[in-house]
Amino acid sequence: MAATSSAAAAAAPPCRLLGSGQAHLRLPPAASGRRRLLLRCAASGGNNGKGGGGDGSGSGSDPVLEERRRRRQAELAARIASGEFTAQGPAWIAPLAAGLAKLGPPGELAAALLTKVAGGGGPEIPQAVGSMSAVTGQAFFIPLYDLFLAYGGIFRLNFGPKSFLIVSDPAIAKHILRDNSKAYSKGILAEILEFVMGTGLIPADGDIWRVRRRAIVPAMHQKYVTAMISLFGEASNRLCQKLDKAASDGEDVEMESLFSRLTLDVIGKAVFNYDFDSLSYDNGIVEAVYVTLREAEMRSTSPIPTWEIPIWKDISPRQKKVNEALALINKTLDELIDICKRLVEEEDLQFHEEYMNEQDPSILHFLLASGDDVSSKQLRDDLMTMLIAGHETSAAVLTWTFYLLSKYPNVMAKLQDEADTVLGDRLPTIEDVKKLKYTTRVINESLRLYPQPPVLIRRSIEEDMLGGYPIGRGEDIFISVWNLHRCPKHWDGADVFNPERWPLDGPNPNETNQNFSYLPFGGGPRKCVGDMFATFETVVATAMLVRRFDFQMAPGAPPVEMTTGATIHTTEGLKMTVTRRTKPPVIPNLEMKVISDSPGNMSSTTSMPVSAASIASGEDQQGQIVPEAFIYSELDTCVYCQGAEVDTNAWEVLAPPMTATAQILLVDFDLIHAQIFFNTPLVLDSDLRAAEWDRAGDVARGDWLAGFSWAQVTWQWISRITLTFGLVLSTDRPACR
Ligand code: HEM
Repeated sequence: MAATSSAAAAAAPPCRLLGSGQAHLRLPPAASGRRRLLLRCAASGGNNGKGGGGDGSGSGSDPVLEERRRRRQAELAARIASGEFTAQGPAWIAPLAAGLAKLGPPGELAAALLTKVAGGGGPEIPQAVGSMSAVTGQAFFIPLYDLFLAYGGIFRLNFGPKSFLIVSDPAIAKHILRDNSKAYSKGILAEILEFVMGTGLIPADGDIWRVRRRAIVPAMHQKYVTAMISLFGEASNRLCQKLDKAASDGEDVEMESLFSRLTLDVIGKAVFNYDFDSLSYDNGIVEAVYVTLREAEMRSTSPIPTWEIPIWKDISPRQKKVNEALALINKTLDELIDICKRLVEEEDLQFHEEYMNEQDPSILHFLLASGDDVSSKQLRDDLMTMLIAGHETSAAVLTWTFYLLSKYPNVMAKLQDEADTVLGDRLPTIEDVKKLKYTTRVINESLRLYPQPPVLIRRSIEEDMLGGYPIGRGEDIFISVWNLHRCPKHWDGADVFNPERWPLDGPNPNETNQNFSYLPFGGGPRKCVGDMFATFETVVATAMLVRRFDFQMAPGAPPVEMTTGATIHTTEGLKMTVTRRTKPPVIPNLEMKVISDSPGNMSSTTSMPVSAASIASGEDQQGQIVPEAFIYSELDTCVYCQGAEVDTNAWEVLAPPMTATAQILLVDFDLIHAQIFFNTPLVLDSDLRAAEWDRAGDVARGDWLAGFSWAQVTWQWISRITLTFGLVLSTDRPACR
């Protein structure tokens, strides 16, 4: 073990102490060439003796890995059974104390002290002691599970000079997190994160935390979260476009890094109205964020805290890079704060409970408008905290959800069914999200199997009783959410991914209604402030992706194993094959409701153009009948090649519904050439123009499109529409020639 002094040991983050042995360099999933240091988890499962990803699927896992994992598990179980980990305190203390007691009053005092130190005077917390080698070579929370099964809901883990209390009991977790939360601080976590989050909400304790929490929580009011739904939808749509290209090109995709980019784009806009646009390209600031994030992860897993060594920290190229990255982020945040301050000064809005600037609904804007009077440094710390808290967590949830879906095609099928029914082809609204009940259960269940983070860290700042055992001040505590969520006594089929365990019409599972056996967002006063945000974000992204694509593990993809960072990462990414879904044939339907501004005279009066946004929001269009569905038709013969094979199920129409603007997303076919035709009868008023196709570089009626494409049709002044959109496709250009 690397920690050499007690001070270093006290400051040492958990994994430095628990899992340093086989740290190795690896490339992150992002293709940027960044490197990060992570602990390897050679056992891919969650101690369940079943599936490769610890989800009970038992499918698709590598038999060699499985065997290795089983062997490691059996080895650990044998070592636990042999008593290797069991502290023998009272057994050897007793004869010694008896001998001392015979020496008269001073000896009696020494004996009493010895007995007390060894815990012989009262109930003693079960202890596990052992060598590092027993738990290295895997993500550190994995071996804690077997130790939990052997030693129970609270036990002490001793490594050399350092000891930790491992809590896996819901009642004790509730006591620490909720009932007596004042007796605990963030301890080691605050020390690890100080360099990046300063006194932001996650590491802060005491008064700073109280004041900042009171300022930040109101910013995430319902109207804000509702407004975020369209942000989630748009960002997910950008990801869909990227996947669509990959599907066209027949390229496999590394989903973990794409999810990381998706959630970075979302959180940048949501917290300080900054568009990282990391799904499109890597710029300096995106790179700086990743350098900083990886440093935080590295510090939590590094065997040697080099960043604390006086001269080394100044000359180390890595530290230099981190400092430069932090400087760039700070500069950017300062600029954003300044811009936002000016906007707030100029705006004419009254601040109230559900205050939100429509142009900039960000949390930063809310804080400044609320008159939050803090230093720029504190504001930066808070923004940075939320950036990190809301980025990696949501990305990890999506990564493991899609991993699970690839293992459970039946769940995927149900999910796709729901997305088709609820969303159709529209961007989700808040009402849709509420109806996406099964999708929500999938996220709930994914968070049960892969909680992010898998352990919560605390330090006792007062004496307390935990599970009937007295504990002193300064105890470092890990609440293993992983163990709580997989406790075999509490959960039927604890390791099985089973979204059906949560009834659709039941309450959303949380720590309160599950009595702290399930706490995906923590509990008590330090519960996540972004729980609703994150749930909606992951639900929207999941529904939008599965609606368009099927996801399978890519052939030859590396096995999906776990490593510990701030959240659970995969060791080598989540490489998937993405294919566009094909839909059942659409029966052409040429009936079309009429849009008119005069309900009594639908056929002849002229309607005003109707904004897509207002339609999407369900606004009443002054008596106009809002059409409910697109009308479309398709041909199954390629007029171009007269009979080549054509994929008739190969396209999809996207919301908003047919009013002023319709968007047609051409997907689901390996398009080599396709013709869009715009089929009359289209009855327009007087001599007004027919629909105009437009896209990046107009698409006109009869145009040939290549590859994936958006087409948008806009029409105006229409009193009656009967439209047929047709696509003539060919999947095989050579055959057509
Ligand atoms: C699925 C995604 C997310 C998960 C699983 C998650 C999980 C958690 C958990 C378990 C905690 C409690 C930590 C502890 O008690 O030590 C927490 C705290 C926190 N989370 Fe989240 N979170 C997620 C998304 C977000 C988002 C999107 C934001 C911000 C927009 C956010 C902001 C925070 C903050 C500021 C705290 C600290 C609260 C405090 O200490 O008062 N989280 N999160």
